Amino acid sequence: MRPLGRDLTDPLTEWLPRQRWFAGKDRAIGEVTIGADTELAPGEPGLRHVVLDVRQGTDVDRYQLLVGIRHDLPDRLRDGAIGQTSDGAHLYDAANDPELTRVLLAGMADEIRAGALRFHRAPGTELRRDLAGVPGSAEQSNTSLIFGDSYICKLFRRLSPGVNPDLEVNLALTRAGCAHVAAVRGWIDLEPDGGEPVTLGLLSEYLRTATDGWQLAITSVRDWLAHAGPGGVGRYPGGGPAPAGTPDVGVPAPPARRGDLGVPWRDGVPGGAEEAEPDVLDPGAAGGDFAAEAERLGAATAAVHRDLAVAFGVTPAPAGEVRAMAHRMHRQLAEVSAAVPQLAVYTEVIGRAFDELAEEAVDLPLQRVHGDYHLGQVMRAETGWVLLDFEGEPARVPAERREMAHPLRDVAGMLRSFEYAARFLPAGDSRLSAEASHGLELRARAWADRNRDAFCRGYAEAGGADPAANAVLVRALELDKAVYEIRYEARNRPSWLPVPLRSLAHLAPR
Ligand SMILES: Nc1ncnc2c1ncn2[C@@H]1O[C@H](COP(=O)(O)OP(=O)(O)O)[C@@H](O)[C@H]1O
Ligand SMILES: O=P(O)(O)O[C@H]1O[C@H](CO)[C@@H](O[C@H]2O[C@H](CO)[C@@H](O)[C@H](O)[C@H]2O)[C@H](O)[C@H]1O
Repeated sequence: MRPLGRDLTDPLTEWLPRQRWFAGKDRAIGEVTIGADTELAPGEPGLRHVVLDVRQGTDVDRYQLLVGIRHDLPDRLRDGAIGQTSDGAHLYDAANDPELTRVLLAGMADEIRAGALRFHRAPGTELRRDLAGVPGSAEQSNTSLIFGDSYICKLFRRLSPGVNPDLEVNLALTRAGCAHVAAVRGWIDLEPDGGEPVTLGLLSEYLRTATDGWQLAITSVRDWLAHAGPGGVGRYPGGGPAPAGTPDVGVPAPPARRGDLGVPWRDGVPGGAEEAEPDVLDPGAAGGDFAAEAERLGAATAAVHRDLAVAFGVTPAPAGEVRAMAHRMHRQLAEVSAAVPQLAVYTEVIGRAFDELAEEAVDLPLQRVHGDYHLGQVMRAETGWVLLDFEGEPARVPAERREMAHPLRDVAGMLRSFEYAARFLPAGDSRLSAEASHGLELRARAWADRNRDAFCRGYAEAGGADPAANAVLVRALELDKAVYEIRYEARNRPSWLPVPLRSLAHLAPR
């Protein structure tokens, strides 16, 4: 096998920053070196699995790449072209090449080993080996390959030492017979070099007919907001196209009537100063109500928490640890308000909520949780809600992602997501007058409150800790997540920053 060497690493300095999954776009690449190079398919086309060490300043991050090798590169693969070898062969991203991705599935079916790579089939699973994987279209931090209607294989692009919590938790929940996860069918890892194996890929049952929670929630919000406006089918509630930067949710709004729901219209936007009557602020009255789904999602969340507690155990956190938790919340608040000036006006109120948590000083049971729970991490399948992506918050180091936490942390995460869904459409529209914004804010609040309540009810009735009986904790956790989101949006999606800020104006009024 001929080493790829600089034929691969030289062009990667340019190529990597153009990839959605590359997490170092804010810094220049100093050097790319090959940590391991394993042949998975010889010949034409050839397939290599490559571990890359990417140095940026003093940091070195590991990534994995599937490199395809062909002398003739068909047009359909040109988008993934990386470079050429000295004998004229093309090197390209093989995740786009179905002829090569089938090697991964067959490898797991046959439980092969190749160099330090080990392919595993989940216990008791038979795998088809005749399917080719094609990349999914979802916006994601990794790369997922979909194999027919049967499997989805997530290739973790940035590699962390040890077993990835997504595999660890999904495997434990699959073994426990949990109905709210996509069953694990296989995985790929790197043989431990003294320590733990490094997870490279996770093969799960593909939920062919499921829709993700964010899309469903946004459909409901759009129905609710458009109900009052003159926008008509497929238009933004403000009456025109969505403002730049507003993600296209692709959901046609139903025909709407001017002046409906108590907000008068002026110049094509809702412009009434007066508050709508309470009885017209009932999202349950509009089409596409989400509350029943939110309640079921609450119940599914409680069931998963119960299974996680059984699988990984529960540890009591004494009051001192709760004070340490409040201290960490304060620290993040100070860091983020130094970096994002718009947060400064809320810091006092938010800080007080953290102090109340520290003062309450109760013992809390801690357990494994989802860790980055939001509407984009759940899918509604025919059988009910399914939770995805137990990797934790992407910015945290692996040890933090596996830390025990109070299960209401996930509840708080989902409550934030209802705030996001309710506010992300109106928050982007700079054309709205203050009065119009106020009318939309009232509606957003009504939608968020209805679904927050339904979710909490479903969670508590299914045996989860009652959020209402733990109001100080939930409020502190929710504000802590909002602070995290402000930093996340400022760094990753600045056009979304008004979304968490608008919800803080309501949650932490000055
Ligand atoms: N088992 C599954 N069945 C169907 N689609 C899935 C499944 N798992 C993930 N997806 C789709 O892939 C997307 C990304 O998955 P996720 O695990 O969140 O990846 P990432 O960690 O890269 O963000 C999800 O939002 C969903 O649309
Ligand atoms: O899905 P990831 O694990 O990559 O999580 C990160 O990105 C999320 C956005 O994609 C971000 O979630 C925030 O935006 C969501 C809407 O896009 C919203 O539903 C969430 O409530 C909000 O936190 C998440 O915080 C971040 O870690």
